[in-house]
Amino acid sequence: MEPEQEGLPSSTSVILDGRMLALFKEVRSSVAEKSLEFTFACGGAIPIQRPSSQQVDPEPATAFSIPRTLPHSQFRSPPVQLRWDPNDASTPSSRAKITFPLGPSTGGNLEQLLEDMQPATFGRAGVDVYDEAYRKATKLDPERFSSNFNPYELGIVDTIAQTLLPSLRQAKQTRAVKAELYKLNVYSGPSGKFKSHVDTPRSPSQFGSLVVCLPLEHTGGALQVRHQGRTVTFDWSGSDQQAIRWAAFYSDCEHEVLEVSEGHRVTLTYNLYCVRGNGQLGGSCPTLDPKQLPMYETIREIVFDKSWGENGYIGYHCSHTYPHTTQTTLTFLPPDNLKGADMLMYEIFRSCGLKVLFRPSIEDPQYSAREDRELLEPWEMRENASPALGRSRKFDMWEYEVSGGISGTEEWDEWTGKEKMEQLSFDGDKPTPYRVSQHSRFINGEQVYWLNKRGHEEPQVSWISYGNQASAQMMYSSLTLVAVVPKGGAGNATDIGLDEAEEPEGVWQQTKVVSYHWNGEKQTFDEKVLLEGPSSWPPSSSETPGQGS
Ligand SMILES: O=C(O)CCC(=O)C(=O)O
Ligand SMILES: [Fe+2]
Repeated sequence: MEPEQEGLPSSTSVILDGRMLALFKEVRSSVAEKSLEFTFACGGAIPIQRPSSQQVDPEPATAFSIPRTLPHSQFRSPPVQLRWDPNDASTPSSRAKITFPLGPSTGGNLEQLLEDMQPATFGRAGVDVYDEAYRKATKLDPERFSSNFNPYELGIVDTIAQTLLPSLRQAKQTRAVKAELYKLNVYSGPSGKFKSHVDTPRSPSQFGSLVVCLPLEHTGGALQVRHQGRTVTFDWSGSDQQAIRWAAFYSDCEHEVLEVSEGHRVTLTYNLYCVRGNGQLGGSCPTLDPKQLPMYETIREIVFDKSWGENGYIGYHCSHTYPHTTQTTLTFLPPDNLKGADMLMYEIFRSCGLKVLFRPSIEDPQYSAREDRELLEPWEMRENASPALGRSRKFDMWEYEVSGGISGTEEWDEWTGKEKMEQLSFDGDKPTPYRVSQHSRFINGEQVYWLNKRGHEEPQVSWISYGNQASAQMMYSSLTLVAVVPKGGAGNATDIGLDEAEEPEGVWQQTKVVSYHWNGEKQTFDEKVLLEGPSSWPPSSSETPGQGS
């Protein structure tokens, strides 16, 4: 049987000349130097407003005026009141409330709160477990407590939107942040902690987590957040507890709560989602300007070069991982939820008028096996380091000249890239299956110029194994951005409207002609490959050499 490359158009992509190679090299080193690296966590402190100094709105609302928003530096929080449902219904309600910082009237109820808290589980290998060696903490679900604390009123949500989720310059609608209360947690000394994990995403639009530390004296318990070798530490310990301290971070970043040695560290946690906003975020909403990046001009020069042939692709491996729905539906949400540097790279491509494709990726085993892979230049990598499609695909193979029928199913494991061969039925000796290896690679792997190598190799064990909640519904995956450079360069791009870059979700079907021998006779039939995920994989057949013919 002929390999499926039969009938492939020969590569018509640009052959890079010396000048283009030098430009590529320049961009690639900028990416490698992490000059694109962005903030992945932010935080702040909001002083507690003393009961005597009531916060006076500088310009009270009237029927005809909207109150002016206070500058963030002037925000004050009232003391935080907390009420909860006690385990024992006979507990008087006067015992089931507390104010932070602790005061004489309800301070004594801290013991009651600790008694009513439940053990805090976490997700390990898909199951919720309680294991004090990994997480020693207690929790209350939001149905069981209420509080007057509101992260919107205090400007926290605005600050997060501006820092972690800036909007695109050209977008018609800006991105905004929705904070959803998730838990009340207490980490108590000695040895309260939560070891390294990522937060289990609840939907593709979840991009981050917010932790608010209520003012209560404790020692230890710093929160550490890590991304690509950098660590940010938020330490809220100590006896000066006249402020509410908070931190927000991208939830695919590994983080941990170090041991609390004394006292109690009481937190409210929130899941952060990106939503479409109207741009009225607390007065100012800075937008991304890709022109500030040193690599902007160089990328422009590359993509506007007139020597590009058909089907040129420039690939970028995102610096963050992204949540998506189950293994079978694979619904990603970019560009709305792109984080930091990934959003910037997207914006650079878009501002050059290029269409951008989003693809999940896994390491290509063929590439990983190459001993010299570290030495490959990006233009050499195009043959060798194409990301494999990050999902399982089953297909039948018919290949044997035998009297009986044989069918096999080969499965490409979606996250590990490992193949499984499952023999369904055959007569006679077990045949050697024909492996359609290129199937899982990007556009036959031959025309993508990668700007960087695939990351996310180190923390996989912990980020796959440990979440803050078990989930079979949602997982993170590496994502690649692939910019499509038209023939003759970006000057010929017709797809310049930002919104057109967002490809509709839907079912994509690919038809592929498969040849097989049956009782000595060669037959062909159409094989349909069904993808239920977004139609952004793969691009339409006119852009996909080697498929559908
Ligand atoms: O309390 C903190 O600082 C972080 C807690 C956390 O990581 C979680 O609840 O998932
Ligand atoms: Fe967490």
